Amino acid sequence: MIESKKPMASLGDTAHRFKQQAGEQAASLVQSGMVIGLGTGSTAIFATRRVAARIHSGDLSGIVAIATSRASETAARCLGIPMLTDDIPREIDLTIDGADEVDPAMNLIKGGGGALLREKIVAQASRREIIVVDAGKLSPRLGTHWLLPVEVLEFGWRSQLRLLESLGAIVTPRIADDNLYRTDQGNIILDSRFGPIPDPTGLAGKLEAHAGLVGHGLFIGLASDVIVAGEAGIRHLHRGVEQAVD
Ligand SMILES: O=C[C@H](O)[C@H](O)[C@H](O)COP(=O)(O)O
Repeated sequence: MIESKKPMASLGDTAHRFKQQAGEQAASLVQSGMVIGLGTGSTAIFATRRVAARIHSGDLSGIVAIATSRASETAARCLGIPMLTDDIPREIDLTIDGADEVDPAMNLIKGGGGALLREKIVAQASRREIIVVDAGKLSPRLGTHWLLPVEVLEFGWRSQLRLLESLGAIVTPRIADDNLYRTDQGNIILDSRFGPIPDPTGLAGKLEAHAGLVGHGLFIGLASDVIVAGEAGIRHLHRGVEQAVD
């Protein structure tokens, strides 16, 4: 079990250092010949950079990667990581991704950066989904600190907004540059404040039952590993079991 230690706000500037530590620790788990998934966000990028450095130093060979967003793909290509395009030809050995909130059962809220749908596709195709976070992301219950992003088609999007409200959320359409934010798929994000979610699995099921609701940021049972860095050092849990960290 991972226990919440500190609220996100109290981490301040040190969060950046912890993100780096978590991301780089995860990159050490990549082995030559692997197909890897590259996550999205300010924590996963540290893993991507370290993987690129290991490739260029000759420490890793035969790596091919798939990105969880256009932004990650651009970054990885710039770093010289060999990339797959839009297909996942076989099971992904290992994916390293960030999260916005992690509960004690290693369930997650993701999608603060809008990449939730591709991230979930890649996570579901991965043998290992390694989540890298600073300690401020730990939460006793999903929804305590973070909004739940819900990706919806533009067609009929207000009906999805009403559905979310009927489930108890305060809903705000995400805005970018004074317009509705668009995901990599051209869809809309409805940021939904549920507060602490008593039954994330039940809520996920209700959301998935609705046409037009393309994805949501609840990642239930998808993380095989969580690597968390904080004042107490780096911890690594693999399927709930504490692992040694170098
Ligand atoms: O859509 C974005 C992703 O789910 C990110 O992995 C998540 O928001 C965490 O991002 P960061 O590491 O920048 O806090």
